[in-house]
Amino acid sequence: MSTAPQIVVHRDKDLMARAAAARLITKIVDAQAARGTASVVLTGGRNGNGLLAALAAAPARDAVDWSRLDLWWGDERYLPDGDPERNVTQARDALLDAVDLDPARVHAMPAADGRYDDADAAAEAYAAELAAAARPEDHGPVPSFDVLLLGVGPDTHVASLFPELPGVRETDRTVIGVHGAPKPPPTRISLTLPAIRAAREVWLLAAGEDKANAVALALSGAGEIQAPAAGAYGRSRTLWLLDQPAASQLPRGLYPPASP
Ligand SMILES: O=C(O)[C@H](O)[C@@H](O)[C@H](O)[C@H](O)COP(=O)(O)O
Repeated sequence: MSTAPQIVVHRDKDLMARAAAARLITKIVDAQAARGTASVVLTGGRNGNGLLAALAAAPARDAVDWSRLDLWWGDERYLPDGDPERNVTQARDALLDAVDLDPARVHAMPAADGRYDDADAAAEAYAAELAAAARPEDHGPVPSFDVLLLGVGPDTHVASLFPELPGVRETDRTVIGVHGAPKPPPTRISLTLPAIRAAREVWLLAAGEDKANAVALALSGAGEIQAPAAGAYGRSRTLWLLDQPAASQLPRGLYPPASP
């Protein structure tokens, strides 16, 4: 069931990244206090990496027990290991190399290094890794991630699920190979909407004027096939973290909220 999205608008993208980093630290610390561990799904793109860089610089960053954090990815560019365009490479540069993670808990998506025949086979392997990490109480083949982060594209794509392409219509598989993606590189691996919706909380990040139409469309009742971001919601919370330019086309009443 979909939860009504909450919208938080920050003055600019730097403040948005710092506030999201502070929010994520609190969330991880709370999850670790409640359950011993926490799990976060990372996204590619400038806003996701901006959040990680802000986290690296945050004074409270060492409140997190990094060794008890599971990291997963919402999507990956299917390129060789170490390629600077890979989301995991960018995440390592922004944050991961600077904190004391348990390598066994860093679940990068497979690289195009010949281990699998193609992105589809690599996606299947990642689906199996997710399924192995799911527990009976998770009610499905994906763990109940504490927070799943998503950047939003100007065409409303999230992860590597693009409007009208087959990936956004997937209802069975949790991870898919993506071919012919309009955002380069064309070959990718992505969680599907059902896998995204297994998360307790989904946080969507968008900054800049070029995202304003996409944000307004996804939050105004568009269908998920036309606007994949509209289909990205968490089981207990869906949070849109925006800067003012990205929020500038939101219909009145959505933001600021209508007064009682
Ligand atoms: O691998 C990727 O490119 C993504 O994960 C993609 O879905 C990204 O998050 C959006 O395109 C937003 O990117 P920006 O934050 O750079 O606009």
